[in-house]
Amino acid sequence: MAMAELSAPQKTSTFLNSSSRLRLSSKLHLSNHFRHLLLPPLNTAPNSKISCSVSQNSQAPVAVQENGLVKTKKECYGVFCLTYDLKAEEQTKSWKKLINIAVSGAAGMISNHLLFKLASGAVFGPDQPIALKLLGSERSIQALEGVAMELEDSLFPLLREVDIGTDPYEVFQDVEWAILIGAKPRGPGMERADLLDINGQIFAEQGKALNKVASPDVKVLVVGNPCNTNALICLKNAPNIPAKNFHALTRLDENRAKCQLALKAGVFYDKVSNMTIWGNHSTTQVPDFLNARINGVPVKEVITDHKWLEEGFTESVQKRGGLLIQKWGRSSAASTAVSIVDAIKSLVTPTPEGDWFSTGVYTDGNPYGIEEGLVFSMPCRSKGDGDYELVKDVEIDDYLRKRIAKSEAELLAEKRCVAHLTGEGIAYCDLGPVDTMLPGEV
Ligand SMILES: NC(=O)C1=CN([C@@H]2O[C@H](COP(=O)(O)OP(=O)(O)OC[C@H]3O[C@@H](n4cnc5c(N)ncnc54)[C@H](OP(=O)(O)O)[C@@H]3O)[C@@H](O)[C@H]2O)C=CC1
Ligand SMILES: O=C([O-])CC(=O)C(=O)O
Repeated sequence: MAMAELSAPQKTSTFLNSSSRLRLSSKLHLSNHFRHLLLPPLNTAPNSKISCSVSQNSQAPVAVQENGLVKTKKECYGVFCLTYDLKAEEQTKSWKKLINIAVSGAAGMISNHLLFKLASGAVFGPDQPIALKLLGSERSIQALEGVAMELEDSLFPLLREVDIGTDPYEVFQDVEWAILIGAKPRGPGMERADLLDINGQIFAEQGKALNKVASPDVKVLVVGNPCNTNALICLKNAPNIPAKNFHALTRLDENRAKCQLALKAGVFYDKVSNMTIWGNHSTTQVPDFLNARINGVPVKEVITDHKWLEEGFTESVQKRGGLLIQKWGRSSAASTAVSIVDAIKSLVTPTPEGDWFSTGVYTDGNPYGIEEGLVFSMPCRSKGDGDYELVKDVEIDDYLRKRIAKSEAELLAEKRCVAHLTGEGIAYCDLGPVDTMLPGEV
């Protein structure tokens, strides 16, 4: 390995915010087998110069030694090692303050689509620089390096930092957004109670870590299944973070429902609005055709085949994930990533007048009589500040009420199964004979 000093390419200087010296670094949480790779500290670069440590193998993590101590927060390789001190302020001063975004399961299928959308500006906007904090495990650390290399090679101007680690207490430090995707997939023959327990433990641990080190107003989107109950476990383990800040991803279900309605009505899917998914991200979820609209007209007036709405449509949305697994041999990854983008954009941009979106949120104070203390998908609106409010005047008829009650009962049963993880006593798991928990399971 050698130290090199290079002239900064002109192109680079145009996108770097230089109001203060900026260090782009991919900080790799060192697992023990990397700890022998030590380098002298990085040079301080003069203006318009880049000082970088160049590794023979650009994939190899690099540790920096300071006063004889390994500083694990300063490891870097490749482009994220570069230290810039550039005078291009006038070109970048309209950029917003950098935000830190954590993604767990970052070497998995969904992340592989999502990270590149985040880094491109498609989620938080073209003037929002971001730092990505990628959480993996010992089994995925090599793959995470591969992810970081691909992020490097994509030359995203807005991507200012990539941080890789296996310890949520390090990776979640100061994050303003946490997208929790990593979870054990349910294998053949695995009891639902076992999955709730295994994944619940992951989310209990991550909730504690967020509580301790994340920004106090961090927004958390739980994707890993069973996402509603995982989100509940996470928030119960993070008492310092407002419960309102936790979401379970049901936007994929909303998007699937819009697609099915558009198909049936023979319209493009942007004509479908006011689509609520009520309840659990499972086959008990309730896609609400009563309040949805097509071209501003109630769906039931446009699609007069009400039997199809109650049976064919509802079932197709509930079971879409499972069908996709049959075709693909794996669960939805690209469309899930797109729906994560949609879910976050719905919180950071004002909701169009009269419309709403669905997200799984904490039920305390809800106007629909849904039991408190659950994470339940409901219609929400946002002013675009990252926060949301429940839409309060959505009509619920007998058909919807019965089905919403079924999804509520399922979530209450899941909640009893994880009482040991939410601080609510001894778990009692009776999930009933019908397997409804994950739409995608095979
Ligand atoms: N809410 C929704 O709409 C949807 C949710 N999902 C859910 O998202 C999650 C991730 O899906 P996807 O990215 O396709 O899955 P992958 O299998 O590609 O990735 C999952 C990641 O989870 C991590 N993981 C954490 N704990 C374990 C464990 N005990 N055993 C195995 N892996 C573990 C692994 O990363 P590492 O080793 O780094 O920890 C792995 O990379 C799943 O729970 C899936 O059911 C999927 C589609 C839609
Ligand atoms: O169970 C899964 O992994 C897939 C899933 O949630 C979905 O497609 O909705």
